[in-house]
Formats: sequence, C-alpha cells, structure tokens
Amino acid sequence: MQTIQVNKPYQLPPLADQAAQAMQEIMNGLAKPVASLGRLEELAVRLARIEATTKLRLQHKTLLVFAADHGVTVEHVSATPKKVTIVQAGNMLAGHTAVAALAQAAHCHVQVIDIGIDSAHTFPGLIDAKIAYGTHNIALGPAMTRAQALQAIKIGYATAVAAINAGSDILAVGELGVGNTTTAAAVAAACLQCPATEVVGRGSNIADAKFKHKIAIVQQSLKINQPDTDDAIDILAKVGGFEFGGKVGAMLAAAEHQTPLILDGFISYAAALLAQKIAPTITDYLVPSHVSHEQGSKRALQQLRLQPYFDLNLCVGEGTGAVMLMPWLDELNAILTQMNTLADMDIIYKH
Ligand SMILES: Cc1cc2ncn([C@H]3O[C@H](COP(=O)(O)O)[C@@H](O)[C@H]3O)c2cc1C
Ligand SMILES: O=C(O)c1cccnc1
Repeated sequence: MQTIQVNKPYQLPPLADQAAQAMQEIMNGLAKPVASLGRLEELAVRLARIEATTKLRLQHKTLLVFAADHGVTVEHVSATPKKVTIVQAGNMLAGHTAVAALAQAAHCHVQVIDIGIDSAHTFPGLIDAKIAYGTHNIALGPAMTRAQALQAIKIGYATAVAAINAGSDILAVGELGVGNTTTAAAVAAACLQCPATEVVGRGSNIADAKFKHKIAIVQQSLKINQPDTDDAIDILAKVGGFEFGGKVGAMLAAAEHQTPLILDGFISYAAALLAQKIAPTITDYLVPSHVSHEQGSKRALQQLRLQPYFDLNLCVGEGTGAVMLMPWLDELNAILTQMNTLADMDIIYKH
C-alpha cells in the first residue's frame, strides 16, 4: 500500500480502455439488436476496463462487512440501541440477516470484520481487527485519532488483498454500525461541502423529532470538528467511523488489483467520497449497485459520477444492494459464454 498523503493523488494502475473497447465490440457482435442489452452492456464494458480482459472473472464473489460502533449513538440518533451492532454481527454469521440471506441466494461468501465494535463478545467466524471499542462522540470532538483512521484504511486494504489472493474475483462492501448514517451524513457534508440538511436521512427509520435532532447533531459535529475538506484522513478521523476507513482501504486494494468492487448504499457512497479525495479516479474502478433511499444519495452519486443499475428504495445497508447485483454478473457470464454472434448466424445488421 502506498503512503497516503494530503494533496498528492494515490497512484492507481491505468484503466484498460482497449479491453473496454474490445468488450463493446463483443457486445455489438452478439446475435441481438445492437445495444439491446442496455445497461448490462455498459456493465460488461465497465468490468472489462477494470479487469483488463474480455474474459471476465466473475465467479468467486466476496462481501466484506466492516462492523464498528459509533460514540454518537449517545445522542439518540438511531432507532435502536448500539448493541444491535454486535447482535447483528452474530446474526449475520449465523446466516440470518438480510444480507446473509441474499448472499446465500447469490452464492456470495460473507466475511464479517470487527474493526471497532463496542463489545468484548465474539462469535465463531467474526474476524478480529478491532481498533477500539467504538469511536468517540463526534458531537463533542474527533471520532478517532489520525493514526487510527490510517489503521482502519490499512485493515480494509489488507482484508481485501487477502480475499483477492484467496481467489475472489469480485468484491463488495457492506457494514454494520448503529449510528453510522449520522456519521455518513457528516462525512458526506464535509466531502460535498453542502449543508447537513441535504445529506441527513432517516437511517434505521427514525421519526420526525429524532430526524430534526439528528440534523442538529451533524451540524454540531461539523462545527466543533472543522474537518479539513481537502484531507480525507482528517474527515475520517474527525467525523467518520472505523468501518468507513475499512471500506476506503478495500476500495484502494481492489482498484490496485484490477478487481471490481461493488458499492452498496449511502455508507458506501460516503466511504467512496473519501476514497475519491485520496485517488480521484477511483470511481472508474468501482461498480455501483443501487440508489439508496437515504437522503443525500443522489447528490453523493453525482459527485462520484456513478449511475447505479437499480432503485428499489432499499435502505438496509449491510451490503444488501451490492449482493443483489451479483446474479446479474452470473447472467452476464451466461450471455458472454452461451450466445451466438451475428456472424455465426450470418446475419447482416444495418442500423
Ligand atoms: C436490526 C437492524 C439491522 C441492520 N442492518 C443494517 N442496519 C443499518 O442501520 C444502521 C444505521 O442506521 P442508524 O444510523 O439509523 O443507526 C447500521 O447498522 C446499518 O448497517 C441495520 C439496522 C437495524 C436496526
Ligand atoms: O444506504 C445505506 O447504506 C443505509 C441506509 C440506512 C441504514 N443503513 C444503511
């Protein structure tokens, strides 16, 4: 992993435009009207550009779920208590959360990484990379130290590299962390330099009074911490959370290893906004999935120049939307391996 420096772009490998062009030609040549597979064709081209080949590697899929707690939960910004993070980590490993169920259907391996859960409890299979027992309350001061922010990125990077070395063709990121839509909003507001009102959402579905309070808490956290909006590490340390750092590291590792990484919802967008400040071209290496229902999603996606493939009003997190894109990859593989070409069928196609 390269050293991350402020105002010095992190170097990513060049994108494989030739492979992208070759994939577009393959798509044009299949026995169907040109462009008729719509955005699935664009997805194929995107994947070829990242993987630098038209022989796409799509089979082995791994979801990395970074789990951490947030000191800001003492401000009553969530619908549930903090302990839901550790409870759901166990539930996920047992196969019973939303994403665990979807991952089973999509033949996706799930890793749950404790990067900062506020509990000494553990579960079989829970990967221990705990930086601390949760972050500090961002409404009163920084969430973590700069060293911890860098540590979180390194953990995410190492986790993703290990998954790639173990044979993962496709990575996805998800999270568990009660309170993290509050931190995600603070991170997004800092990255986008927009008012909190534009990026604070209902999270785990809070009612009006709590929602108003949540906006005030995000405003207060930005005022107290004054994150340097040019410095992703400063934003992460002051108003972020450990799972955001884990995701940033995984994104950098995936891009460096020419491995597509599928984004999930708003928490992923906030992490991607941080990654974009570190490596401005990173979004070309990422694969969007859905448009989260969380407020601020469209704004964040615009800044990331990403156009997701579907919109089901999902707002679960965990990686649910990312995993829901995975069957499409299998479908794409079937198209690429089974369809005849116009040339095979001796069809002359003229617009
Ligand atoms: C049972 C349950 C399961 C979840 N799975 C993901 N989240 C999602 O909601 C939480 C963020 O929302 P907030 O900022 O409002 O606390 C995170 O844990 C996120 O992963 C869940 C939330 C709940 C309640
Ligand atoms: O979009 C998300 O990632 C999200 C939205 C609400 C709650 N948790 C996650």
